[in-house]
Amino acid sequence: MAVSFPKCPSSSLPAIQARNRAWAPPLGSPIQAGDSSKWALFEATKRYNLSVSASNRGSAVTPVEPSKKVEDSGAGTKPTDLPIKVENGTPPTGFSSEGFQNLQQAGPDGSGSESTVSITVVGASGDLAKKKIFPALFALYYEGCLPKHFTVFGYARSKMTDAELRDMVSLTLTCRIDQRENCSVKMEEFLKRCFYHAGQYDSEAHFADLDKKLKQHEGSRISNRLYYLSIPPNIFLDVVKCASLAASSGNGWTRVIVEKPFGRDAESSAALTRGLKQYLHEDQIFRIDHYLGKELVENLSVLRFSNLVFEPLWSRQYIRNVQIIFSEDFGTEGRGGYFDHYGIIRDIMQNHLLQIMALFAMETPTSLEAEDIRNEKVKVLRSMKPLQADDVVIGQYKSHTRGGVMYPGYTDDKTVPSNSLTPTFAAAALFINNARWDGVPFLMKAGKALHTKRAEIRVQFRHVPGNLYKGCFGTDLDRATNELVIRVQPDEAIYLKINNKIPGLGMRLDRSNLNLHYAARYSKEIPDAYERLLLDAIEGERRLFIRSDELDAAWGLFTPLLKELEERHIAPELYPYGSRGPVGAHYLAAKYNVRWGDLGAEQH
Ligand SMILES: NC(=O)C1=CN([C@@H]2O[C@H](COP(=O)(O)OP(=O)(O)OC[C@H]3O[C@@H](n4cnc5c(N)ncnc54)[C@H](OP(=O)(O)O)[C@@H]3O)[C@@H](O)[C@H]2O)C=CC1
Ligand SMILES: O=C1O[C@H](COP(=O)(O)O)[C@@H](O)[C@H](O)[C@H]1O
Repeated sequence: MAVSFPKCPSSSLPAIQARNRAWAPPLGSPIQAGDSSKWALFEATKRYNLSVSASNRGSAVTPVEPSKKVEDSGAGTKPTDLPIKVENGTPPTGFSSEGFQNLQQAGPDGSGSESTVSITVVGASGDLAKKKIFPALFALYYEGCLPKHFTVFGYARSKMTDAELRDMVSLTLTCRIDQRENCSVKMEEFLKRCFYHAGQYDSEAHFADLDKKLKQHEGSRISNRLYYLSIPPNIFLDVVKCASLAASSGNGWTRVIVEKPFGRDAESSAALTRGLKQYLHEDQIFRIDHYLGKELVENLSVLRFSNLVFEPLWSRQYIRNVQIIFSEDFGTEGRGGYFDHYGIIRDIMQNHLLQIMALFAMETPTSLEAEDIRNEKVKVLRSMKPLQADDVVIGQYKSHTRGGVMYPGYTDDKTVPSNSLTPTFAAAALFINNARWDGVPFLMKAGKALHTKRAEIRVQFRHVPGNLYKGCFGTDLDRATNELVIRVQPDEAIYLKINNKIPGLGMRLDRSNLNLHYAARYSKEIPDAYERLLLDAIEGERRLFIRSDELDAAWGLFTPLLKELEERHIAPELYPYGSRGPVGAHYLAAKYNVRWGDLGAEQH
């Protein structure tokens, strides 16, 4: 039987509860939300301090006792709803703090609390905006997840009219919705809410013009503003400064989604954070790591903490090693200029794979609240040993001809220096110095231009002590151990390799999969990670965003290695485009008695 926790809009509740404590109806009196519109329920919960229990989600909501909980925003502990960052006794002139004005404006009857959300995509003419952000916003609109009153603005230097932006959005609709019923009608409706404003990124005057346009749309409603910085990182601070001083909300919240890269190392990341915090409070900054929005990454905690069969096994006692593997079957084509400055370790490992590892290995959080989860992630990151060059193998793809087709090498890209040592592949062994994971190798592998596109987590369990059937396994007992595979993409699945008797009169064993294949089990398509994350940012849910202390801890682990690689000019091992990567990755694994699980016949 399916237990349903609709993502939209009831997932808004914890965040909304935190912001709306003041005007609750008598405790215990149920409010029938009915099923008129998802947004009606959302609006109702905004006015009252409400909870929706698992059993009554979507049908009735009940007021709950105002919580005394405080939120840790990373820079110490403070109550969520207090005006923060008060300088010289006055509130800051820049972005308003979360919910502060909302609380001031909403009356006991909820009057004045009708709000609107303006989403400004800064860098709207760019690749990410076209490929991911606009399609995700449309998908949210199609699914009825955006607020009743919302406006989308594109902002960039390119000259464009509203009509041209709309054409761009409709023509680059790459999302999962494009084959769905009524898509074109919904698209028309959505496009009417999309506008464009051309401006420089460092011009307060241009952001002030944007502010005027936003105000026209917002009218007298509480105006909440979300900025998505889909621009190169060297202009993040210009935009934050100008938007903060000239286009922040005067009476609602203002939040900023910041795209990676968050710096190149510990120092530049800290400088970026300091810069952002001149204009923003930590709880207004939503650092996005889109891997945290992927369905199976979000499911990691569910798998672990709600299944008795897994949680007791989740330690050095039963787990031999953990492998977190990312591969792409294409190179850096078109992004070489960006990539050469960063390399695969910064592009994939320090963020996406490390975030997965932190979620995998953290201790049980006190609750599912964002700060409780992020506290546990920080703790486990701080328990890890910083990497050194000996723990890592790096590679770079070279050109390869297959079937008469020549696939270019990394340095064949005109935007990449011909003598570049930037790794396009890396394998690393990480260790967590705590009681749960002492001595367990966590192996990561990430590469571009490999033979396949895939992201997965492989958990290899220990041998069964005194296994009665060991005679049936031949000499290689490793092949008989259980392995849990969480395939993040493509073709999402969770499967457990077990030993099983082959039916028949004899006693022959094989390894078979207990397989949860998402496409077979669930008919509903999986939302794109950007949909989930955009919705969370609109709702003020920070669980899947990176807090500044997490970021510091992550850079702390990788910065010494990155410096060592650069200072010693360590040359990457070349591997052919479309291959399985450098052989060195196998030696690294062998050093820790590990065999990569994604090889040959073993792979599913
Ligand atoms: N593309 C992707 O797949 C991913 C991107 N990211 C991150 O998202 C952000 C946006 O990425 P993406 O869309 O690819 O970036 P783009 O290079 O496409 O840049 C986005 C927009 O920024 C403006 N811009 C580009 N270069 C400069 C410059 N040197 N100075 C000022 N403005 C500039 C351009 O708009 P205009 O000229 O009109 O002002 C451009 O359309 C980056 O931080 C990137 O690292 C993260 C993950 C994946
Ligand atoms: O952040 C990045 O991710 C993409 C891979 O994302 P996916 O969702 O398609 O798996 C990667 O191609 C890019 O280099 C990197 O910057």
